[in-house]
Amino acid sequence: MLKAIACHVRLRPPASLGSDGKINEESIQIEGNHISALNAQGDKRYHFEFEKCHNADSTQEEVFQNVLPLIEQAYKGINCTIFAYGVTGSGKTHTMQGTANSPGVIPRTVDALFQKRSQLRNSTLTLAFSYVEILKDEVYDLLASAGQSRKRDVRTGADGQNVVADLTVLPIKSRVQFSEVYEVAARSRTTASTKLNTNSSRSHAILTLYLEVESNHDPDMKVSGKICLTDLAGSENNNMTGNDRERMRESSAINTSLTTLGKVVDALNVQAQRGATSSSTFIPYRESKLTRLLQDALGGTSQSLMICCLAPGEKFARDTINTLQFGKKAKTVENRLPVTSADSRRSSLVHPHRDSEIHPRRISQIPLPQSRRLPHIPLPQAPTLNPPVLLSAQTGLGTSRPGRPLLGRPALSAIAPNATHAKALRRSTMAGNIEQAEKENVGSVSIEGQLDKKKPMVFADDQKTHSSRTEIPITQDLLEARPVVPAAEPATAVVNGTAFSTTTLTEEERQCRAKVYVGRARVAQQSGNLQQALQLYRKAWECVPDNQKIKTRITEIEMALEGIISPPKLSSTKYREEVKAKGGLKRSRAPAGSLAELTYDDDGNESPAKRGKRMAAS
Ligand SMILES: Nc1ncnc2c1ncn2[C@@H]1O[C@H](COP(=O)(O)OP(=O)(O)OP(=O)(O)O)[C@@H](O)[C@H]1O
Repeated sequence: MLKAIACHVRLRPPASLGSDGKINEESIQIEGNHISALNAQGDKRYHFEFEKCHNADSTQEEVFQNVLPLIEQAYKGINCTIFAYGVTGSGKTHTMQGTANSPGVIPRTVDALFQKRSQLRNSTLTLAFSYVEILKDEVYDLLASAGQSRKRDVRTGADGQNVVADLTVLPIKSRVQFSEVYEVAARSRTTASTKLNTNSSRSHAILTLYLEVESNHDPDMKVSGKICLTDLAGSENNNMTGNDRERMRESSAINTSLTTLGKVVDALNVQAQRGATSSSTFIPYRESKLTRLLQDALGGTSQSLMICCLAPGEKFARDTINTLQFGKKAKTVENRLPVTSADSRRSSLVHPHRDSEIHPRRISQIPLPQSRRLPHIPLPQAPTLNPPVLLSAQTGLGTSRPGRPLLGRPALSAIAPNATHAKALRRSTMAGNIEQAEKENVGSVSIEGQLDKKKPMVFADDQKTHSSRTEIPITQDLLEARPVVPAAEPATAVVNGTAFSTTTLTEEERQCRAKVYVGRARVAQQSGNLQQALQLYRKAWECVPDNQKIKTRITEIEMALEGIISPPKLSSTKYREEVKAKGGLKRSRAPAGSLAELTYDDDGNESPAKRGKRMAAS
């Protein structure tokens, strides 16, 4: 039975701490199941239809009531996956986990399972759960006992199933016992404070509930199901989060795994469009642990629901549209659900007046796939958390082979956030760039050496002409202007044999110097000389040590040189030319990740590079 991934949307209310920035009430409009969002420039509105759209007033209970029908599929032996997707701070953890006063989907699901259990007369429902986080593409067992290593391998069995090896699966005896264990485990999930979210999840978290219903009259009559509740880490723009080096590493891993998620969805769309003969379509599940563990949810045999979480601030406009477009794409992926006996015939255990009854099947008649069997776990007598009951079992968290190719679905363009990131990583000759930098040996010493050579000046706005150069010509005004060191560290600097007092520079002069350095750094970066770009950005930062964007760019380049991330991108020359032609760029409109505010004057009448030249000359 084919079943498309369902998609719900939830808009978060404005944050009380003002971290959303400016909010335009008109930006995101929800009417019934229709949602529209304005782009960042405010000149285009995008429209979408989803199964359910929750506005900012929605309660946790309303969200859950719309999720419940899917969860109930697990009683038929169908695996269910629910995942929250969205930019950082958009309310994913709130939706999935919630708080003590406002519980989210996870605790409500467990409540619903216990309620169901109390209604059963002819059968017994047994529950267990596992909980893992994926941090920087490594899987950690959040239920592992203290002192035990938490890192786990993901293995693919001969049957194509991906399993987390040595995963701890704990039986759930009571609601209270679950809460005790779950809350401690959830607190151990990696979080950190960023500018956008004081409690930002740095990892993807997957909580899996295993169900087994056994007939009270015939132990061979059983049904097993699995519910995967996933809280994805949010995609991030490091310029907005103010991330430090470690946060940026996490952020890079988060963005990469989300990109892979987007690529998997793209590939499934391509496969669907090609039709039944497209079994050769490559689906890049193996590119990240996240997609390996979610394989069953995406093009597999699971019934899946994605909750797209949206943040209301204007600065998230682009993320909002990306998230909605990703939801639209995911919606076109169809999973192949197994046909259950409950679909095709009524079990002999069905009580005609008791709809809440579950209908187990005779195992010999309807063999369950190995991955769905609940590991045989002795239930503990009392809740034990410290040390937790460690019941290691190889348990399939997620996958089976995707169903056969899907028919008749249109392919959609690549629109996932950072969709080009991984492509860029492959394409970029990172090793080549570093090699080139090494070959040219452009360090601070050689740059200072170049200063002596008094080469002609090339400004940021000359990039188009000079972007292919790998050599950095040094400007006359750079030679003549006074050197700069950070304002925080007043000292006497010696450059080219001349001593200068840093206190002699005004704030405006520092700004201008920084802009010139940034312009030079961009040329170096564009020509692929990251080492030289790094030196020049560092010089710029010395002039304006409070500038977060330059600091971010320095860290990005350092990480790129170490091969941790792909080289950061600059806004295209064409784009900047267009902006210039329109009379400048407003700071708030600077493209994410760009240093546009440093290369364009706010009023657009004079470029900073020219202003720098003029200031330096005066
Ligand atoms: N529907 C809501 N109602 C009230 N507060 C909310 C709602 N959604 C989110 N919040 C609050 O907004 C803040 C950010 O939410 P949350 O931590 O869930 O975001 P997130 O998407 O999980 O972020 P990250 O990806 O950084 O982990 C939290 O303080 C949370 O309590």
